[in-house]
Amino acid sequence: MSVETVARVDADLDHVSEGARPKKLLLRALAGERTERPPIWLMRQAGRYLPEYHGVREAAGGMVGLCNSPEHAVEVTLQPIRRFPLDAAILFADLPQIAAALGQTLEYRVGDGPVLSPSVRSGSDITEILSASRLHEKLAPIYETVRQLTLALPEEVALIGYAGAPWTVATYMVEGRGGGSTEHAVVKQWALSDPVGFQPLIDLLTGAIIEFLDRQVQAGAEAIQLFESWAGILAGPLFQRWCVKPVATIVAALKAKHPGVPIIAFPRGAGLAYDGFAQATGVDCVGLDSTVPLGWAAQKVQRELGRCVQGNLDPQLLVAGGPALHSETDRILRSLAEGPFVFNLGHGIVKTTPPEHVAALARQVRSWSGAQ
Ligand SMILES: Cc1c2[nH]c(c1CCC(=O)O)Cc1[nH]c(c(CCC(=O)O)c1C)Cc1[nH]c(c(CCC(=O)O)c1C)Cc1[nH]c(c(C)c1CCC(=O)O)C2
Repeated sequence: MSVETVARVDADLDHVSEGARPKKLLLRALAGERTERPPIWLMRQAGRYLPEYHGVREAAGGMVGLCNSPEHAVEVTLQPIRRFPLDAAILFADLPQIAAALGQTLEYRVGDGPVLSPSVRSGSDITEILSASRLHEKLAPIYETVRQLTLALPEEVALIGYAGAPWTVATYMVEGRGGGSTEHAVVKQWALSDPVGFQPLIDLLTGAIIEFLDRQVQAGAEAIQLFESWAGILAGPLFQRWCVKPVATIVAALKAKHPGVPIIAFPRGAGLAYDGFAQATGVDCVGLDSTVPLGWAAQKVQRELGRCVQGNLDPQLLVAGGPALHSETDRILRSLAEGPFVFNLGHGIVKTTPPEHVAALARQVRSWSGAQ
């Protein structure tokens, strides 16, 4: 363990010793500790693959209603915790809600995911469509969900708050469309050809995300995940300017206010830039997508930087189940559980996942006791 890691662990233990409870497994791993077994949670662990989710979504009047109703959002956050022995819950909300709080209209269309309108395409759109003046009023139901979850969760389960990182949120705000937009031609053209005009959008989002996450922590979130789901469509100086720099600004601001709250970032598709991203942003843990080679991540991030990694089972293996799931889970554990590690997927659970495969995975990770 590096000197820096030891110092971070000490600082964190100081912070937690106030309430004499033993520290939760997830928080120990994020602090850089190699734990007796890795904690496990899964991106998108709440949602459509669980039959009990659908009724609550309907009762709330759809996805927008669900995210804005603390009572229903708490219920769907707890559903996977009741079924599976997971070490963390993630706040149920959705990534484009911050864009709606800034002034766009958010709808969910079947087959297209979240749709934001009107699209933000120019400097005048930024000033005419967007304003942070009602940010907290619009996001208040999310803070209330966090507050209620702190009371409802079992004692050993950690609560993760989250936000999209500025670049990823901007892609939705500019493209307008959700799941259907794969080329990201419009947002890339703007960022590439008019960086000075695009910068105010990233700056507005960076400030709003800092405030959003600060309020989630004040309401009781114990760790934060920043989703940079579209990191992989930028390279070189563009990756530095639009992903690394804004995330580093957010991490520095949150660390100044809440030094004991660990931050995970998930720069999906960052490839060989993963370790540089971890170093330059100062995050406590990086979420690895399924393509990241395990030995490389263990060497570069766990050993050389002394940081925690999270990941990275292919979500399709969780659909497949059986021996394929078992042996790949074992390979990930053998490769990464020698250092600080949080077991997770390499991207979100897909809706065709059989819940019994999630149960089998959680059992396997929980029974891990080192290389056999
Ligand atoms: C990019 C992104 C979004 N949302 C999110 C991301 C980052 C992670 C990633 O890269 O997948 C993050 C997210 N979205 C949701 C959560 C809730 C908590 C959890 O993980 O359990 C979280 C953490 C709920 C959701 N977000 C969404 C659903 C499905 C809504 C429904 O019930 O119809 C849920 C449960 C919809 C959504 N929301 C988004 C898309 C692209 C879609 C459509 C694709 C899809 O349907 O899976 C935006």
